[in-house]
Amino acid sequence: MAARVPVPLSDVAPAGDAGRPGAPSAASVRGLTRRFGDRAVLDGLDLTIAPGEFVALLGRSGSGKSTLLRALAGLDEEVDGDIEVDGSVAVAFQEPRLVPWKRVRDNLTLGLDVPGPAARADAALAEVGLTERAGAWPLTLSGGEAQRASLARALVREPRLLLLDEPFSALDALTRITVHRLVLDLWAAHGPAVLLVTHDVDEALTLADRILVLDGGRVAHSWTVTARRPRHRDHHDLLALRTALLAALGVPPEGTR
Ligand SMILES: Nc1ncnc2c1ncn2[C@@H]1O[C@H](COP(=O)(O)OP(=O)(O)OP(=O)(O)O)[C@@H](O)[C@H]1O
Repeated sequence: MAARVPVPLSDVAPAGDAGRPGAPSAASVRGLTRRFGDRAVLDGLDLTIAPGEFVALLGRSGSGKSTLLRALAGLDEEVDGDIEVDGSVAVAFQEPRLVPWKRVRDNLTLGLDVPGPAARADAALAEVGLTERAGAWPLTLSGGEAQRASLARALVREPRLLLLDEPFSALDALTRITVHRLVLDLWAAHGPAVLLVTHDVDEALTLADRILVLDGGRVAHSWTVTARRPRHRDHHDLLALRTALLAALGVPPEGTR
């Protein structure tokens, strides 16, 4: 079981991968271990995410990315180690997971315990460009619309930490670009820390302040991305990082196969 120690996050020493000692953090993970049978998928993992930081998490298939997200979201009680999250957490998954028998607006207000939930939901739907679809049934939405509804459902909760588990991977290339821009706009407007799980190296380079690679049950690599946004994938600052990132993921350099 994770020991959730009731101390302010600012008292937790960062792992050195984000923030200064004593600086506040949106999430702090220390010695996180998750075993399935004899296998430790997460093995003493340390991670600090600064408030408002946009972090992309990559790693080979089966390296434990979703396992880490589930632990941070409080969806997995079978973990050892310390997890501290400063404030509310919201998750958007690869599949939008809208409740099919509730209209889009009612999906947003489901379990939303705030004054004027319907108005909050409508404001969030307007932000993602779905005002016209507020009364629609989820199954009538396109893939991009459903994913935007899922983002609105996460944001209406004003999370301090937004966990995104491959939310763009099922979208076509054009829709994906549009939703990338939307996510950056929403992030700028609301300021949550974001942890984005993705397999897409260019997505990570375009969006994130910091890129992590999970390997051997821990954060094996961490790069800070300083290029200004909006970024183009061919930005010269990103090319060397792209090569290093691909190498860390075990992808051989071009022309070597
Ligand atoms: N409930 C479970 N029972 C047993 N093994 C599990 C369970 N959940 C995850 N695993 C195993 O843990 C490992 C990590 O899974 P996880 O889904 O976190 O990987 P991932 O990095 O997100 O992979 P992918 O990129 O393919 O989505 C995998 O080998 C998976 O089979």
